[in-house]
Amino acid sequence: MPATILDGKATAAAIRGELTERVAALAAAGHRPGLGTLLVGDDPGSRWYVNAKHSDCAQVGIASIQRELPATATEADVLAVVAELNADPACTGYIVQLPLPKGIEESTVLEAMDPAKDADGLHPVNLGRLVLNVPGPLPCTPVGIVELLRRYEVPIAGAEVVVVGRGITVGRPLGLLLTRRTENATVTLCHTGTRDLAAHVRSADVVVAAAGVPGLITAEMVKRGAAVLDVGVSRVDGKIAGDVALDVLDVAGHVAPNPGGVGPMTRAMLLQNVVLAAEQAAALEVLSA
Ligand SMILES: Nc1nc2c(c(=O)[nH]1)N[C@@H](CN(C=O)c1ccc(C(=O)N[C@@H](CCC(=O)O)C(=O)O)cc1)CN2
Repeated sequence: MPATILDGKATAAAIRGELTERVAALAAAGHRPGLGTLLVGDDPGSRWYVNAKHSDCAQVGIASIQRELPATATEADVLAVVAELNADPACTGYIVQLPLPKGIEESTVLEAMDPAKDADGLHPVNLGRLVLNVPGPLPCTPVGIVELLRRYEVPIAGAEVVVVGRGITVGRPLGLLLTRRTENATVTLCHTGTRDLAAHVRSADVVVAAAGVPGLITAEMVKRGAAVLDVGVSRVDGKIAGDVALDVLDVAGHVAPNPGGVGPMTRAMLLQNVVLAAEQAAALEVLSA
């Protein structure tokens, strides 16, 4: 039997429907959440992601604050926009689209953000909260992966999960998220330098491929019935090429394709972080009135 598709597009649409109701409730109480984005440079993929994030906002009723800088911008230019977004009361939360052009230090920019407005959960304070397992905004792709597995009732507790890729937007925080007591998975964090990657992958109930190497995970590496989520993004001849080869569909129990799997969930979780931050701010206002 071919694998069940973990349909991130449909799941994200359902989540946007749920968020629309929460945004309407906030509006009725006089609050309008606003998402800010900062795009630096002219990478077409990044531009697509940012535009998609704003069209999602329009759909659920979140206000959009869109800032752009050219590829020639200096780190000081970027930090000036970050300071502006930190100070803007209409901006509930914001993101700096990654990667940034060469010469601009990502960690310097992320650290300059107000952690209370960090809609990506990538500020060191919020990543620290994830390590400490205390509440805070969670990184969008990892939490999107967990949400997608949950909604398709793919067991997480007790599962052996192999994550391939150690970047800050996916692999590293996903390991932290899945090993919390509430998720209770056992995680092996692999990367392209892992000795005998195939042996690790073959042992997994859930495989998350986020290495950015087209076709890295093939059918003979996958345990029959495993869930395989393709998060790798490369462009081959202008088209998205994921990390997971097509023949995996014949072996896996569930597959999150790329495109159409985790990407739309990343966007839905971003909106969720913004709505949650607005709800928390509104609750604080009531308490202090
Ligand atoms: N500040 C951030 N930068 C980046 C993040 C992030 O979470 N925060 N993650 C990725 C890119 N990303 C979010 O920004 C992202 C990736 C994919 C998608 C998506 O919807 N993809 C579609 C297809 C898109 C296409 O056709 O090109 C899909 O998978 O179906 C949204 C957001 C790196 N940067």
